[in-house]
Amino acid sequence: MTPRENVRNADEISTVIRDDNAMLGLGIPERHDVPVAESWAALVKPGDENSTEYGDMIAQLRDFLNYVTAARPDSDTVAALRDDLERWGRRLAPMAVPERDQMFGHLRDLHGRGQTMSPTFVATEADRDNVWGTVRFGRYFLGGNGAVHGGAIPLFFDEVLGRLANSSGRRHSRTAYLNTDYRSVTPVGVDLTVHGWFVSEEGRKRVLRAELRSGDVVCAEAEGLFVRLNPGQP
Ligand SMILES: CCCCCCCCCC(=O)SCCNC(=O)CCNC(=O)[C@H](O)C(C)(C)COP(=O)(O)OP(=O)(O)OC[C@H]1O[C@@H](n2cnc3c(N)ncnc32)[C@H](O)[C@@H]1OP(=O)(O)O
Repeated sequence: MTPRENVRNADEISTVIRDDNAMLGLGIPERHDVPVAESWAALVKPGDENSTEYGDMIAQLRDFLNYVTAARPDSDTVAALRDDLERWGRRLAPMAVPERDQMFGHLRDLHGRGQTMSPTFVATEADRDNVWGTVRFGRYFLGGNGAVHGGAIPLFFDEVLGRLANSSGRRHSRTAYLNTDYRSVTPVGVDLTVHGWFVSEEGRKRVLRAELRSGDVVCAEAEGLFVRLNPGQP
């Protein structure tokens, strides 16, 4: 059987994907329909007309990374995938644009802002100094024994707190420190709740904290200092 003959029709694939989601701990898809409070939404720039299409592609890429992580593919499949990836690389390479024009990570009207570095944070409620939401770390973020990789957690906290620190008309700041406490194992493939909030804002210094919970269990906590940039600072 050739690798291509392994490919099933789209309906069958999506049924398998749905059935496998729980087992694989797949990330939740990008969502476009969750209302967020004014201060969080204030970060949203006018929607790029390709946002939804691009967001859907990124959601597929997230799922793909989870499947790659979970699979133990035969050698024909590995070779076919390598060839496909090489073809896609060659197709995309001439489309490179300067940073300011790239779409990856710049689509602020999408939960997860159209990137795959960290799992999709779905903001469900926010005010000037707080944001609440959910996240699920897919299999791609596995460290070991069902636990999320210890490096993926601060990355996620930076994502949430960095955005909150710069919300509600505040001038841009950068992370000066971000301390993470791992209180208990963060499980892969489980819906987790997130709360991020301002502790203080004095001069250029903004101290924020965040908490990641699985049910009532605190998995991890973070405190970050975000320093407002002076004019001309990169
Ligand atoms: C929609 C988009 C969503 C995006 C989400 C993702 C957000 C991601 C955000 C990031 O990750 S930014 C990338 C990671 N961070 C960096 O690359 C920052 C690198 N460091 C710097 O650029 C500078 O060190 C920094 C701008 C943070 C501060 O340098 P400055 O020269 O402007 O400030 P200065 O050193 O004078 O410090 C200002 C105050 O902060 C304090 N401070 C600075 N760094 C500190 C530190 N590490 N610990 C404690 N205090 C610190 C410092 O003591 C001082 O306090 P006082 O005013 O009370 O004297």
